[in-house]
Amino acid sequence: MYLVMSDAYIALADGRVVEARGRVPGRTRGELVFTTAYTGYEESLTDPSYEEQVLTFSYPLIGNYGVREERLESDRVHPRAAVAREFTDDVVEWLAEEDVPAIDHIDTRDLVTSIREEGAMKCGIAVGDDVTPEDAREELAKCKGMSEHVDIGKQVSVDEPEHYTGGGVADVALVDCGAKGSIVSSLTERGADVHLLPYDTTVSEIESLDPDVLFISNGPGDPANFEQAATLVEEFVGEIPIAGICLGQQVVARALGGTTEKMAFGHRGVNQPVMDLETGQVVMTTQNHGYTVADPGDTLNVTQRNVNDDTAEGLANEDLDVITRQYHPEANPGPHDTLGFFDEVLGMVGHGGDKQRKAVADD
Ligand SMILES: NC(=O)CC[C@H](N)C(=O)O
Repeated sequence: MYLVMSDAYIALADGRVVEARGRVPGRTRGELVFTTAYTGYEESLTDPSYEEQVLTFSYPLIGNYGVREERLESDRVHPRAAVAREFTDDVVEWLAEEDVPAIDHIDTRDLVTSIREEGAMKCGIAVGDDVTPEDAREELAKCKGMSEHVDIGKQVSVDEPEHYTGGGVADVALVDCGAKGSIVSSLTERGADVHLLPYDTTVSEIESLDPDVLFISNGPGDPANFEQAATLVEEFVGEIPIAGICLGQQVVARALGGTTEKMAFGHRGVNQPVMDLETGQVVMTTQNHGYTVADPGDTLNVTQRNVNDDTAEGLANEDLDVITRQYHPEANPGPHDTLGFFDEVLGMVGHGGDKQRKAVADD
């Protein structure tokens, strides 16, 4: 396949326009963020939580072990563009097929330093023969802030319910706010059946499903734009065990009297240390978020905290059977320290815990 090498510019909200090498042509815009993950580029690029963002890899060589379909977390690439010091041709071919602009031969240390100092910022990108800095500036001028993407749930969610069979251990209603595929497989591998439901699923639809767990997935943008998922949590708390991952934790907290706020540049990477406050144990986690729970409210307790900056990484109310994580316990790419979360979630199910233990014992 012919690989395009063309002009490229990225215009940053701080006023700079930086030249790069064009690898996949196109014009686009988004919130410029970075991940420090040195592995897992296929998983990151297909994580729906990156919708409407431009993803910079701080690790300098991206693509050195190819692109394999079984490692993808959804059916398309979600960032609007990708930025690296150097992309291999494998990744460029994949991004070209996906029509996602890509640029490299740019000083990503400098970009990351700017984002760390000034916060995640809007950017505009123009890639192609004869593009000008002005083209990138025009894209930047059209860029919306993350919280202005009020319909972002619709962009990433399933339109109709989908059913994934596990083994009858429990029925999980997973509200798809942009779920990574490995959240579904982490549940089915443990014997649970998963109903993957649209982000705007109604109270009566949940009532007719009568699930054993209501699970709010990860997803992109501002959790304030997922009001219907919060309504489900308000309605069913205390009646159905509730779980949440990442955006799911934020939605659950907001529904139960807590607040969320935007972080300066967020956490994105695969080595974020998290301490469990009860056991004192520290685990390494996969993360991708730009918002955080500022105040958990009176109903939830903070059970885990980020060792670097103390932000809330786990929330719970044992009496009401609510448990959430800010990081991605399903990992992918890893590390796999946190997969036990899914056992804890299924352990909340009425008799599900016993059934599950039996299913494991029978294996
Ligand atoms: N991975 C996620 O679910 C991200 C949650 C939310 N969009 C944030 O940026 O904080």
